[in-house]
Amino acid sequence: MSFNREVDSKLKFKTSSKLKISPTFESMRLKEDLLRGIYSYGFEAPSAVQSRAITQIISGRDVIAQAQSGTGKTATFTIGMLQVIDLKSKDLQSMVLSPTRELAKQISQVVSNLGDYMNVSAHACTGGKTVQTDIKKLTQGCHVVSGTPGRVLDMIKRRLLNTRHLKMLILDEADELLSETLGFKQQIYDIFTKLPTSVQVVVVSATMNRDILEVTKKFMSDPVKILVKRDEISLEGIKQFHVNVDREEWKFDTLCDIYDSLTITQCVIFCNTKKKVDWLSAKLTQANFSVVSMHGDMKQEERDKVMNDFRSGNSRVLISTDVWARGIDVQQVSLVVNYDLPENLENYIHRIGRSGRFGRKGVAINFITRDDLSKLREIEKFYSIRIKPMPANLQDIS
Ligand SMILES: Nc1ncnc2c1ncn2[C@@H]1O[C@H](COP(=O)(O)OP(=O)(O)OP(=O)(O)O)[C@@H](O)[C@H]1O
Repeated sequence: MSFNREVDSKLKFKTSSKLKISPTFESMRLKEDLLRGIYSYGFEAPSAVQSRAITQIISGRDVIAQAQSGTGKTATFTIGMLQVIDLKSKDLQSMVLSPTRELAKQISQVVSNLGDYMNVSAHACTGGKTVQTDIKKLTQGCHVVSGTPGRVLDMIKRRLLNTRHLKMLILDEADELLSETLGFKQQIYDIFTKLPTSVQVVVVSATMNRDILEVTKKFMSDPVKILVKRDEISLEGIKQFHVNVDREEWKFDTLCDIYDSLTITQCVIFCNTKKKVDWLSAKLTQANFSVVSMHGDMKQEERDKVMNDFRSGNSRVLISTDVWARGIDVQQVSLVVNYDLPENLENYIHRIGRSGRFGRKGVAINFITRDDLSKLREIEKFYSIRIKPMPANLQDIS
């Protein structure tokens, strides 16, 4: 997962051949009340990944589904799981794991929304909240749990989360959950030991690499694979630029210069450390710019407040770390600034994918110091893209 990773030329993993494509939601033969939920949520037709993966999930096979950011992977696994859940039973039947609390909560919300007419009960089981809420909800019974690995494992160990009737496990942002660098991998393995051996496994992400696909062999059997080639991962709709700032000290003035363009809709600015997020938001606030910030060392109530304000459009410029890089869906975000270039190649794609959701236009601006130049070239090479210099007038970008 480093910038020095050897370019993987011998990709052994191919998309499964002869996959059935369902051009409409009707053609997937979904339950009536699920179909109603889909339409009243505003969806008209399935996206590419939805038209390929939903019926595979429903068929009961293990599935690996990769698709570009913002193309509807959440609804893919949600519709698949809602179709197979038995609502007559109160048992926990499906579990989604994801790397951040905010993402787990967002997924639980999507499950409730799409399952609105089905009376489905979903619970977000995440750290940062008292366990009392979990205990209450889990003892009342719920069909779906969307959680972060640490809290879910804790609940299973305390025998408060009963996995006996679990039919489906979904790993969202799977490459992050299974990476060596974060602490999730062991927790995921531990959770697996507590699940029925027959559990169906679905893994999902915009980025997958050979090592991760190799790891999935440990807990998946003969999965259907829907993969995206590396030179097709970057979305055409997201225009990508760089600004040569030469030295770190010059980034701040550059950001102030473009601030007016940031507030046209909504914008996310990424820094690589929590300390830098704090520093930058304090410095911008001092200079009378209106910004909010969020990172993993903040209290959960504060994180929730920032999320609510940003989702409602009350705040327009958010500064964050990679806690915001993956999965978070705020359709109005049209601009992403990498104040610092990300530490790994995958998160470049995830960060810029916070804009340009579901076919919308987006812009990504990368601040490049002299030292960053080689990293920028590596990103370009890895994804076969060109990250051009930013035009003098940002408004000219169309
Ligand atoms: N079929 C559809 N029709 C219209 N909008 C859709 C459809 N499917 C998904 N969307 C919307 O597209 C947006 C992006 O979807 P989603 O968050 O599931 O993307 P994703 O592929 O999981 O992205 P990421 O890689 O960032 O996790 C959401 O706002 C969702 O409601």
